Amino acid sequence: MFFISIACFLLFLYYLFTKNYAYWESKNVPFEKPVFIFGSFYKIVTKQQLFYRIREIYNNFKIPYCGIYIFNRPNLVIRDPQLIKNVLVKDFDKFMNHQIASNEKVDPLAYHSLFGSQDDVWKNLRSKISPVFTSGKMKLMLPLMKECGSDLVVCVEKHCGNKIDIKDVMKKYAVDIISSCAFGINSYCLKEEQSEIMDVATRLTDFKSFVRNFSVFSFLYAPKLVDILRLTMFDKTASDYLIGVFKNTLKEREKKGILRNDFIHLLNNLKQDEAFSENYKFDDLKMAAQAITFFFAGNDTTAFTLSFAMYELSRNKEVQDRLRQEIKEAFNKHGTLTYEAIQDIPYLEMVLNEVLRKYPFTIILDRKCDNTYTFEDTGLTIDKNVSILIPIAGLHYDPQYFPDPEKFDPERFSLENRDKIVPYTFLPFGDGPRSCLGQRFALLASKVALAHCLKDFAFDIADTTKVPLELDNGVPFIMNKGNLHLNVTKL
Ligand code: HEM
Repeated sequence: MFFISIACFLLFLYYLFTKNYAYWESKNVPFEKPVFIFGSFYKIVTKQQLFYRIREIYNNFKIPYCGIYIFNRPNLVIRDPQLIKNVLVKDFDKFMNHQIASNEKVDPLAYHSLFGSQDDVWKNLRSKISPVFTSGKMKLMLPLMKECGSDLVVCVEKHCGNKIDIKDVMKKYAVDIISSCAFGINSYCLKEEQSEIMDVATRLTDFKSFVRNFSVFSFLYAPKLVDILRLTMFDKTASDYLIGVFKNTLKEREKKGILRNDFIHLLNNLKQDEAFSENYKFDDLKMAAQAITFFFAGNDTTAFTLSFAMYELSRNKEVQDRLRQEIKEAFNKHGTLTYEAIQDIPYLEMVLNEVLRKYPFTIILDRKCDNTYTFEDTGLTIDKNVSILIPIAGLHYDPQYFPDPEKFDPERFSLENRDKIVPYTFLPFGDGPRSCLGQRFALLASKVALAHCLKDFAFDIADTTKVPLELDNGVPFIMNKGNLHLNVTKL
C-alpha cells in the first residue's frame, strides 16, 4: 500500500509538471518537443551555449513564430520583424514587463530596480531616470571616462612586446568606469593588483556559482521559491557593500559640498525633486537600487563587448589600421579626445555595431504577455502570462538580413548601408520603451576605450588564443571561455 501511495504521488507530480506540455499543440503552434523537466533547454544544461541553442531553434523553424518550453513553461519565440515590432513598440502596454519574480518585502532592491520593477513602479522610474542618460549628461561624464582611458593606456603599455589578457583588462576598465560614474569612487582596478570593488563586481555577476545561478533561475522560472527561500536578485554581500559605498559618498558630498557630474549626483537631484516624489517616494534605498542596477548592467556588458572588439580588430588588420587612422585624424583635428572628436570617427561606431551584431551580450529578449493577446494578421491568440522570446542571436546571424553572417564586416553599418538594415533585426540594446537605458553610456565608454587603445598600440592574436573563440557554456550571456590573449606592440 505504501509503495502504491508513493507511485500515485509521483505520478501526480509528473502530471502537474507536464500538463503544460500540451499548450502549443492546443494552440496549433508548431513547437519543439520538450524534454522532461528541461523542455527546450536540456542541451544547455548538458553542453550547448545558449547562443547556439537560440540560433538552432531560430534556424529549425523558418516561420514567423514557434513554441518552446523552458522547463515546463510555454514560451512563444517570434522571429518575424513585424511581430517583434508589435511586442516591443506598437502594443508595448500589453508587454511592458519581464517574466521575473517581484516581491517588495523579500527583495526591495530588485523590486525597485529598473530590471525587476513592473507596471506603474517601472513606468515612474523609467520616465524619471531616463533624463539621467541624455547626450548632454553623457558629455559631462566624458572627463571621468577619459581618466579611465588614460589608466587603460598605462596598463596596455606595461604589456608592450608581450601578451595581454584583454578580457581581464577590459573587465577592469569597465568596473573602473562604472564605479566612477555610478558611485563616484575611484576603484583603481587598472592601476592596482588588488581592488575591493573588483571582488564585489565579480561576486555581483558571478553566474558560475551555483547559488547565483539558482537565484537567477528562481527569479525567472520559479517565483514561489524566491518567496519561500527569500532569495535576492543581486548577491547580498555585494549589494550590501555597494549600499554602504553609496551612502558614504552621499554623506561625504553633503559635508564637503562636493559637486561631480556623475549618476550619484543626478540621482540625488531626483530625490530633491518634489514632483518626482509625489507619485513615487525616492529614498536612499531606491536610489542605491538604481546605482547597483547600473553597476550590474554596465560592467560585463561593456567589458565583453570590448574584448570581442579587440579580438576582431586583431584578426582583421585592415579594419584595425583604418580605425587607427581615423582616430589619429580626429585627435589631430580636435587636439584631444573631445565629445565632438568622437562624433568625428564614424568608423568607430560602425566597428562597434558589427561587434554587437556578432556578439550580442543579451542573446534573447523576453516580455510577458499581461493579457490575452491576438497577433494581427496571424490570428494567433496567446493567454495572459505567456512569455515572448525575441531571438537576437538568431536574427543577427540570419543571412537574409546580414549576408555572410560569420564575416566581420563593419561596412554593413556605413552611412550608405545602414538604411538597408530591416528594422527590428538588429537589437543589441533591445528596442521600444523598455530598451537599454545605458546604451549611450555603453557606446561612449566603449569608444573611449578603443580610441585610447588603438591610437598608439597595435594588437594581434597571440598563439595561446584559440581561433575561432570558444564560448563559455556556463553563463546565460555571451563570453569566451578562459583568457583572451593578444600580442601588443607600441607604434
Ligand atoms: C554593450 C553594453 C550593453 C548592452 C549590449 C546592453 C544591452 C541591454 C539589453 C538588451 C537590455 C534589455 C532591453 C530590452 O528588454 O528591450 C538592457 C537593459 C538595460 N540596460 Fe543595458 N546594455 C549595455 C550596457 C548598459 C549600461 C552601461 C547600463 C547602465 C549604465 C545599462 C543599463 C540598463 C538598464 C537599466 C536596463 C533595464 C531597462 C529597463 O528595463 O527599463 N546597460 N541592456
